[in-house]
Amino acid sequence: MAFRSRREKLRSIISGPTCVHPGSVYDAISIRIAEDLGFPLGMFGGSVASLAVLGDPDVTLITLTELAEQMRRMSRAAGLPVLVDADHGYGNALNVRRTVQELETAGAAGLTIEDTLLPAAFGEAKAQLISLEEGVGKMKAALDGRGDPSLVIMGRTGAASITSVEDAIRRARAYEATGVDALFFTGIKSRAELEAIAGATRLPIVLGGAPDELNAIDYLAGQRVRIALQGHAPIAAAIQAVYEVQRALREGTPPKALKGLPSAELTSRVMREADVKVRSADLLGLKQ
Ligand SMILES: O=C([O-])CC(=O)C(=O)O
Ligand SMILES: [Mg+2]
Repeated sequence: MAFRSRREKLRSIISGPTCVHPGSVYDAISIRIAEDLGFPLGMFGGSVASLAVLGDPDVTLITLTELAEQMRRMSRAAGLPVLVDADHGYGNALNVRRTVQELETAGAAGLTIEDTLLPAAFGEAKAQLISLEEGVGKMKAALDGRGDPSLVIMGRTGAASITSVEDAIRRARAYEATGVDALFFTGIKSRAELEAIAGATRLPIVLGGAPDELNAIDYLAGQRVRIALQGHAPIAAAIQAVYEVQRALREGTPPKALKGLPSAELTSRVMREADVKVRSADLLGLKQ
C-alpha cells in the first residue's frame, strides 16, 4: 500500500530513542513546506483543521468528511507522514470506527482519539471527560476500524488538566490495555507530573502543549516522549501575512511595493513546478 512507508516512518519515530517536534500542517502548501524543511512528521491539529477549512475556532463544527478530505489533499501533495488529531472520533464508538476508516483511506500515518466530551455539553463552560469505560470502548473501536495494521492509533487524554494526574494515569493504563500504539497527553504542567505519568505507563508518549520547564528535548526523550508538539504557529503566521498584504493593497500600496512576498523561486519550489514542467514535456510535448 502506498501509505505504508509513511506509517512505518511514524512507527520508527515512536519506537526510537529520541523526541521530535512535528511540523504543523493544514493544507497542500503547508505540508510541502514542512517536507522541504526536513520535518520528520506533520501534525494536523483539529484547531488548524477548523481554521483552514471553516475559518472557525476549535469547537467541533468541522465534519469528518471535511477533515478527511483535507487530509487527502495533504497526502496527495506530499509524502510526509501525518499524525491527525481526530478529536473524539466524531461521535460514539461506532463513529470512531468509521473515523479511523476514513482517515486511513485518506492517507493519515496515525491518529489520536481523545476522551474529551465533544461537542461541549449544554450549560457547561468547562471541558468535561467521557467515562473511562466509554473511552476504552472508543480505543477498541479505533483498533477495530483499522484495516492497515501499520496505521498508528494513539489514545489521548486531557484528564491531567480536567480532573487530575491520577485520573490521567488511570485512563492511560486502561487505554494501554486495549492495544493502542501510543499515549497522547495534554495539560501536563510540570516535570513531576510527566515523570509520574511516564513511570506508571509503558507506551511511547506524545505531548500536546507543554510549559517551558518541559521544553528540553533530551529530557523529554528520557521520559519516553517521542513527539512533542510546538503549537500551530505556521497558520498563525499565515493569518498575519495575509492580513498585512490585504491591508496594504486596500490602503493603496502598489503590488510591486508589497513587503513579505515569497521569491519566484520559493513559490516555484512549493508548487513542485519543475516536476510539472518535466511532465508537460513528456505528456503534452511542450518544450522546457
Ligand atoms: O493536536 C493538536 O495539535 C492540539 C490540538 O488538540 C489542536 O490543535 O486541535
Ligand atoms: Mg484538538
